[in-house]
Amino acid sequence: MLETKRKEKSILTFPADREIALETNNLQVYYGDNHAMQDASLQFPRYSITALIGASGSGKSTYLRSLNRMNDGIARVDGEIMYRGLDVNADEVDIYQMRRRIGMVFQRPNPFAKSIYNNISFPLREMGIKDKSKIDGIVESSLKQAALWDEVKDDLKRSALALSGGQQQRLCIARSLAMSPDILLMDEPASALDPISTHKLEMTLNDLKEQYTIIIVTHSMEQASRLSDYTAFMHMGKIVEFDTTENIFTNPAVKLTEDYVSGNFG
Ligand SMILES: Nc1ncnc2c1ncn2[C@@H]1O[C@H](COP(=O)(O)OP(=O)(O)OP(=O)(O)O)[C@@H](O)[C@H]1O
Repeated sequence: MLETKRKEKSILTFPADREIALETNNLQVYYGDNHAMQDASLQFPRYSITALIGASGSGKSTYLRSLNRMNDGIARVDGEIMYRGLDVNADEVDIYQMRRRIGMVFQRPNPFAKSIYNNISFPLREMGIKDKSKIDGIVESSLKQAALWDEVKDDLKRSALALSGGQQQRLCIARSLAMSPDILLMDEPASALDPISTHKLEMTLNDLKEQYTIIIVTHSMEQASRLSDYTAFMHMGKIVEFDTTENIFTNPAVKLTEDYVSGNFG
């Protein structure tokens, strides 16, 4: 019943010109006997922000982390994760290369204990880029894209650890962007930030969706409704509903979604 509804809605949700950046088909994630994610099938439209919402323990991080195989060695993952015609889960996939295309920003900023410049240049050198002017160009462009350049350009040698939490998070975004990803996965990236830094981060993400596909886990309903184009609501390891954010928040198809977004849950 739900499936049929969703298929009908998906025709409305995805205009023919909206390309799909990533999709999962019947994704299952098991932590031992705990079947933490069940039959997750979703398509993420390119150049848009999709929010994953749901109560604590509903499986949002589990699902997100599976998308670039952060659950390898932690959980068993079955089903397909299709990216550019390739199953991300296939044995032959080079995980490090794949993660350059499908990058991740974590809940707490995790800069290296290095200078601002070296936070970005170090991974580039590891990738084999040696040309200093090329590296300088990437450092500048990724810091600009992450809306941090103006705040740090005069002292790139400063330790990243001396930046504020919000600046550190934007530096981590810049570090991901320097890898030229297609997709950015974000697990509650604003949860450790104050309201002003959160606002800056949201403005940054809003600009980034012109060039990247962003999938973000958030506990904040306000953030999901402000920021995202699409929203998936999860409950007890299942995707209950996926639609435009507007529909999820104003006209959800499923009662459970309505209860959750209106705060009448539990
Ligand atoms: N590393 C792990 N090992 C074992 N079980 C885990 C692990 N991570 C998550 N789980 C289990 O998987 C289920 C989903 O957890 P998950 O963290 O994905 O939910 P969530 O919706 O992201 O929650 P939260 O909003 O609290 O972060 C829970 O039952 C949790 O206990």
